[in-house]
Amino acid sequence: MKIASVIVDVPTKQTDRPFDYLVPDEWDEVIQPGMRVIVPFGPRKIQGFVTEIKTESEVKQLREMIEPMDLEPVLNKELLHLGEWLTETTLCFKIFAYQAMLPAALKAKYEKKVKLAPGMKEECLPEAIQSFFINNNSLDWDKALKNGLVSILQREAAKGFLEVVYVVKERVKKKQMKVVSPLMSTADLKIEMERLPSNAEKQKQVLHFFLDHPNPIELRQLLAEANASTATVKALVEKKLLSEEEMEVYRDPFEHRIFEHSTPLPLTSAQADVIEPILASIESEKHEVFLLYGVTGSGKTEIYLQSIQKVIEKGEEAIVLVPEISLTPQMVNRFKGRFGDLVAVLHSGLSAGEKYDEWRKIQRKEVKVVVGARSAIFAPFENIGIIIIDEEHETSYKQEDMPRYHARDVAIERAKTYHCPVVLGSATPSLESFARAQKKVYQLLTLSSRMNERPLPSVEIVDMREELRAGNRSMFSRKLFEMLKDRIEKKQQSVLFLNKRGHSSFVMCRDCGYVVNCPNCEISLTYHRAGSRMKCHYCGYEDHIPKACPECSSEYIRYFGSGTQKVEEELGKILPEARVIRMDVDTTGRKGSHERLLKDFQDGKADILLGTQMIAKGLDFPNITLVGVLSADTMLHLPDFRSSEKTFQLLTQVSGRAGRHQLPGEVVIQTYTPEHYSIELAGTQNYAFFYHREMMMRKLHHYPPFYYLVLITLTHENLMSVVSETEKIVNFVRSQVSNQAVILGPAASPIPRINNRYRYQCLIKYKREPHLTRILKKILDQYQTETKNGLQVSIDINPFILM
Ligand SMILES: Nc1ncnc2c1ncn2[C@@H]1O[C@H](COP(=O)(O)OP(=O)(O)OP(=O)(O)O)[C@@H](O)[C@H]1O
Ligand SMILES: [Zn+2]
Ligand SMILES: [Zn+2]
Repeated sequence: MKIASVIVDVPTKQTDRPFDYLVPDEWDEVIQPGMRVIVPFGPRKIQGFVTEIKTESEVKQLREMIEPMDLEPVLNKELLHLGEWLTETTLCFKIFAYQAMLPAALKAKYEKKVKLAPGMKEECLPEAIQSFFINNNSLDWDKALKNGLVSILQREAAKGFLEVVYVVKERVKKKQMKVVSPLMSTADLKIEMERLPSNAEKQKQVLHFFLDHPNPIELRQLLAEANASTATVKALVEKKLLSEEEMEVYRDPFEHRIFEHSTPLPLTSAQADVIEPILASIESEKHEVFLLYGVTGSGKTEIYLQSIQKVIEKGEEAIVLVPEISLTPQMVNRFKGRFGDLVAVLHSGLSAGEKYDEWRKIQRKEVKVVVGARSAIFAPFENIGIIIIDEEHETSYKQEDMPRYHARDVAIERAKTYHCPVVLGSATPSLESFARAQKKVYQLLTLSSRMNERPLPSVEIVDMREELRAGNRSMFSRKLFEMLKDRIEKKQQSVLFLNKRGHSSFVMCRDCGYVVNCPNCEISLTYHRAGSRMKCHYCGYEDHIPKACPECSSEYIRYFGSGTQKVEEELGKILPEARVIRMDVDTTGRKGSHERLLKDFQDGKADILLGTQMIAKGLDFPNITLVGVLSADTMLHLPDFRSSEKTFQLLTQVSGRAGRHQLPGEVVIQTYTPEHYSIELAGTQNYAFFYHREMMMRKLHHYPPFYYLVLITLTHENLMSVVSETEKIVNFVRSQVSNQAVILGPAASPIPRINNRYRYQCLIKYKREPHLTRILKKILDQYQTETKNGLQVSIDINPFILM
């Protein structure tokens, strides 16, 4: 008998290893590594991944697995291996690593049900519960709980009348359609048609249809076109003239869209220079990492497209990652327009079913290119020829829950396996990547000017303190107001950007400054217009907005809303003639609305596009000649050592939306801290200066890329325990690492309490600590097995959020 090693879906320290199971004879031919199976585990039936098939096991008494969940492996050999690497490098449970690689639809859910035991009849049961089991029906556990039936069911189960079963339920079914096809040649079909009795008018009509259209056709369509009924088709199927089959159809999220076909553009000489080494790497199958540093509008996307072209010609596959927020229809169009049906798209706007379908196309090798957000890095290709990460500086490439991986690291790991290049593209590379390029770990490729030498937009920085002194209390500086007016007169378009990150919408008393906080978490409640309520984004706590201030009883309670609404109102007052499209979470919540709003703007249905982060990237509209940033500094003051870098990147990206085509562009940045270097340098769009300046700061304060970071966070309901345990960990780490490492803590996390759990942290900064992984594992071993006392420990290697 074969034996399968299985990683079971029980995420704990003790179960984070393969368990061996016998493969029953009936599944002997079927079970392969990379398949999901159902196995018995203690009294339960659970899901697991087969990682290996073998013939011997050290364990004597093995249990049999129950059944496979897949007909073919969902993880190939390389991905199984990658899962081990993920586990090692991010210190996550193996089961999380494998689950992260699959679309959500494959993360099965279990349902507990109560059924009649075999051979039992409902009459044996007490009358109160009989009705639930008529016709061998089963009763959902949840329903039993709700109806207070558990104890009565338990009694019957003890007598052996009832049993509990676990049903694994896939959330998404493959979408099926019925397809009808002729079972013989046209000539034979014609003979058969003439043999039909003369009163079989309808049947003849259907066969006649197939004489003209001999290809398989969807049943629905056949019924419409041949004006037939299902009964008629059924009769022909019974006569074995036609066949009717269920076929898998893909839900195509872009079904009703026509992609304008594009052909490769002749490259400029600057583009030709940067693509050459990439093509050479593809050609020679030599793994290399390129950092494509190209200013906004320099034609990076065309480099991606033509590199992919080469990969496809070689019969290989390409993965393109873009940040979720810039996975706009415009971006997708550029890939679909060039490679048509060879492109699969994966992003969070798709339903679980649609994502699953896109994933299936990749798994079946029906597409050659996948364009997607972070998790698309796990696309189940087996012949990868290039991996491209656009806007590589984006922090959304780092996943914040287990497995806490960075897509860039995964990309490089996979590319090593496939001996292919990785291209990291950005107009504002992350400090880490640019430093690596300086050290020649990555190969730097530079596009230093815009297409056809079009100038970068000119940027003006406006000091809002001056405005206030001059008596202007509005959120628009005089300069920005004049320019907006000017563009409306010239019939050109403007983009107004409001940085939302940093100040969310909170509720404050105007008299005493009291801000309403969550009672469970040390964080302000967020204002929600719907129902006039306040919500906590961490624990879900909800409440009505108070009529009077709980602190001073004043009635002047004010909502500091998302801001965009307020800007829109104010625009209406000062520029009533302006047509405004507002894009924020409120206006883009419905499916397709994002796309529609952009389309309207593109079609010139508005003068001003007003929005948050979601309009900062990827837009390439010819008529935009003005970009206004309403408040540049909201992000500068976050407790995050990357806040200057993020501010610089964001301002540069938004500015890049202006003047990309014939018309020259202008940018106005409003700020209260014009002297801050990241704002000043964003004004001159000088990445090189910014890089040097910021590197000095990082060196001074021992931050990346000079040092690596590890963040250990402990949480507990009791403040004293969390402090003392963090202290222990700090001491332990200190005793184990070299004196080059800097250990900070114990310190309260920037958000010191979430959901009534206190949070303390220890931050390790280090350059070279060969034993650090072992040390961290030891900490996890100790705390993840000792969960009894309620203490939780999480470790984030190379953290991006220090909260
Ligand atoms: N070789 C070329 N010949 C003519 N036009 C080109 C060429 N390459 C790119 N373009 C055009 O130049 C414009 C800017 O290019 P693209 O959007 O690719 O720049 P980008 O560097 O990706 O910009 P961003 O980082 O700001 O998104 C696009 O409209 C694109 O179609
Ligand atoms: Zn008050
Ligand atoms: Zn809360």
